[in-house]
Amino acid sequence: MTAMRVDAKVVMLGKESVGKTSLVERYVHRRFLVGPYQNTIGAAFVAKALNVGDKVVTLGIWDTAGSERYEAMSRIYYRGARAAIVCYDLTDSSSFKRARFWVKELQNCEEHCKIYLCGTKSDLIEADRSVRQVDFHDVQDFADEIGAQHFETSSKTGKNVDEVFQKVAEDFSSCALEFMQEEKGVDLGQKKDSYFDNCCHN
Ligand SMILES: Nc1nc2c(ncn2[C@@H]2O[C@H](COP(=O)(O)OP(=O)(O)OP(=O)(O)O)[C@@H](O)[C@H]2O)c(=O)[nH]1
Repeated sequence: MTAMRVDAKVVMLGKESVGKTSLVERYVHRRFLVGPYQNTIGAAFVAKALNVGDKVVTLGIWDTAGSERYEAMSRIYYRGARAAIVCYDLTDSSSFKRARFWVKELQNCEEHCKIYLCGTKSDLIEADRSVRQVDFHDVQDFADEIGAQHFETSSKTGKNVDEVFQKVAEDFSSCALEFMQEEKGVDLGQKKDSYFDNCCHN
């Protein structure tokens, strides 16, 4: 078996049951698991390669457990992450409060980690608008304030799921290019790959 080399570490954070595992399942395995909810214990890892222009970027995705019981453990998993997908459930206002907690943590401890806010379960809102508890514009204002990207997704229908991970990979990729352009006298033709490899690594 060949080991997959990971370019960028991505961590999933958010209150329990917001749908972190479902988001990863939908993205990586193109499925939505129905049946009794099983909480994540500790964390789970999966690697996924995707195309950005003519490059292949491999994301190493850590899906953490949302239960506060595992909070200390989640801190281990976000260490060195280049992207954090901070999830909240659009039908649960307390989950957005928890998302703000994780944002603060990342701002204090992982300054190079880019933050993506992800409001989950948008299919429930589409079925019944009255169940929405987190206002789109409030989150967008917060996202603008912290310089984050903001998505509303559904792992059930697949809405916006690919877009979140694609944006993470594109941002990682352009960070690598910026890094190359800052270097003086670099022959991009020859050095492109090795610079890409070195940028944004843990
Ligand atoms: N309708 C709907 N339900 C969802 C969606 N995403 C997740 N769920 C449901 O929400 C529950 C929790 O989903 P998980 O993906 O296990 O949540 P989690 O954030 O990984 O939970 P922890 O492992 O406890 O941190 C499950 O019953 C899912 O089926 C979605 O997009 N739409």
